[in-house]
Amino acid sequence: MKLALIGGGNIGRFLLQSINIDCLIPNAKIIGLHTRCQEQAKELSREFEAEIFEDVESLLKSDADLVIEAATVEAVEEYAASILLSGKDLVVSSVGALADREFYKCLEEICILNNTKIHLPSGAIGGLDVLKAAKSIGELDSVSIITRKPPQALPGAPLDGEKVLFEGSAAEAIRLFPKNINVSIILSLAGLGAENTGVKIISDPAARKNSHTIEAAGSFGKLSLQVENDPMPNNPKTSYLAALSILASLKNRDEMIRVG
Ligand SMILES: NC(=O)C1=CN([C@@H]2O[C@H](COP(=O)(O)OP(=O)(O)OC[C@H]3O[C@@H](n4cnc5c(N)ncnc54)[C@H](O)[C@@H]3O)[C@@H](O)[C@H]2O)C=CC1
Ligand SMILES: O=C([O-])CC(=O)C(=O)O
Repeated sequence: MKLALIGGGNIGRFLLQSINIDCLIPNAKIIGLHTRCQEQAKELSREFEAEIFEDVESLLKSDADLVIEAATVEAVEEYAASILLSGKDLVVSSVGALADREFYKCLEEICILNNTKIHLPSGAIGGLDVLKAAKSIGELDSVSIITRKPPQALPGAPLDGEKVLFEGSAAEAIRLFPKNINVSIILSLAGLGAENTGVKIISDPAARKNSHTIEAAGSFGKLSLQVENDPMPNNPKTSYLAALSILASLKNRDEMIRVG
């Protein structure tokens, strides 16, 4: 499988190492990357033997079968449609882009017409299987997430003392914190939608992990799940599990017997 990458930050570098050097996905290679910073692109290209795509048009012309986005919500908004129209599948890290129902529906239409697929990894959380099963007969009543991170991982957070930075819907949360609360949108997509998923974001100077606490209830019973994530070494905003979940998505794609 030939892969192309958009974004050369924490997740991008981790994927290049895991796929091109450690060979964790059988028969897969990241053949090239596009990233905003040219210096970063050159360094990664040398280190991991991947081509540099100077723009997305050259990435689209390449013979990659699948594109992995590990950049930003805006990058998904800008490039997702043309990637799918070019016949390539897409794995999205910045799932916050899909909070917009119109955009979601537009990408879904393109996938149907072009026989392409979008894969949305579970990111820095879990429990999506429970929500999907519970909602299959429409009996999921409530879903919420409380995210607690150190202030260095959150924009505008005070360094002294715990503070609730946000309380409201996932739709509003991702508008205000597009780099920090993608988890609320994957949760919304598995469950009750972005308007009906509750989010609380807490900045906590005592926190050493990025923790996400999910509560859900419905006719199935109740779900209570806490993930205590170690951050990526070079970016406290991003949990290591988010990067691992992309590898898991790529593996799922090829599995003949699928769990969950
Ligand atoms: N779904 C989830 O649970 C999680 C999602 N994320 C999201 O994943 C994405 C990547 O995370 P990190 O690697 O930690 O971020 P990062 O900030 O370390 O790296 C982002 C990279 O994207 C590049 N970039 C930005 N805009 C671009 C554009 N328009 N075109 C091409 N390249 C562009 C930057 O130059 C940089 O190389 C972020 O949007 C982050 O919010 C992060 C953690 C969890
Ligand atoms: O990595 C995390 O813990 C969550 C995160 O940044 C996001 O959802 O955007």
